[in-house]
Amino acid sequence: MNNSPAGRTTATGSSPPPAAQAPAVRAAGLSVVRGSRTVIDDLSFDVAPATVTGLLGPSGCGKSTLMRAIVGTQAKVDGTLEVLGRPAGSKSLRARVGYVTQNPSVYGDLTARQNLDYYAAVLGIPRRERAGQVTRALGDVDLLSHAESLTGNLSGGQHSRVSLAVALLGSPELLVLDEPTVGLDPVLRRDLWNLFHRLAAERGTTLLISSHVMDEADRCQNLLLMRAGRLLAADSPDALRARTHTGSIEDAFLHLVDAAREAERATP
Ligand SMILES: Nc1ncnc2c1ncn2[C@@H]1O[C@H](COP(=O)(O)OP(=O)(O)OP(=O)(O)O)[C@@H](O)[C@H]1O
Repeated sequence: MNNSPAGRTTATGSSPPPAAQAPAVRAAGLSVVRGSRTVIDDLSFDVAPATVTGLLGPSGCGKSTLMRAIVGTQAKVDGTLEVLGRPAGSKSLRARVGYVTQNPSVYGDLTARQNLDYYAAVLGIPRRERAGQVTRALGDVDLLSHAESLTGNLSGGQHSRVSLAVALLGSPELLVLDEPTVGLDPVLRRDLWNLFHRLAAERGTTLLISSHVMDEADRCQNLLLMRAGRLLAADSPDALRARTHTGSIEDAFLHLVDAAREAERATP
């Protein structure tokens, strides 16, 4: 695995998947311009299928922009970006990719179940399957007891779980979740991470989950560490700590930041 910011990297850690398994996401020389600035700069990495990969880095480093590029909602994307073997943003990916933004877009004046029914119809899930899928998604996020509550009356954490349930409809192969655990209490956070791992292990879902909280890193099998639009490393938490001779991902991150600064200073 290559930890050079510009190098080709594989977010598979110490146990790579069998060669036959194509990456769920493959980026090569990926750049994004927003306004007049390059906010994603020459990223290359793979995300292994059926794994939980964390996208970590400080606020403003480009995590949301990268996620938007992966789900096909970001303009001015340059380079190679393949999702489930298709160019990012392809129409055929719509039902195969679930995306939850930082600002959940569910309707406050509908109940949790009505929101899911509505989105199930929008997604084109056949009518006979809808009720079953909606109940399963509500159960996945532990919201069955609030299924008939108006979403606007739910707590912040419950509200964001309705959004997550929407993303689970149709059993997408790739789930892109932008800071899904922000503001949740420790028990809920743990339960959600357990759900993410269950989805990967039992349903073969690939999850890409952003966070700016380094202590969530150890909950991921693989990490993409970003800083200022560039990739610092793509590796498993254990491999990152070992390689940087540090005891925590936060220290590993700081070590990599210092090394990157050193390299920048050395470049004429
Ligand atoms: N609409 C926009 N026009 C120009 N620049 C933008 C726009 N939106 C975001 N940016 C810039 O792009 C960079 C990356 O932003 P992005 O939201 O991807 O970061 P992030 O890592 O997700 O941050 P956070 O953790 O705070 O959500 C930032 O420097 C931000 O100021």
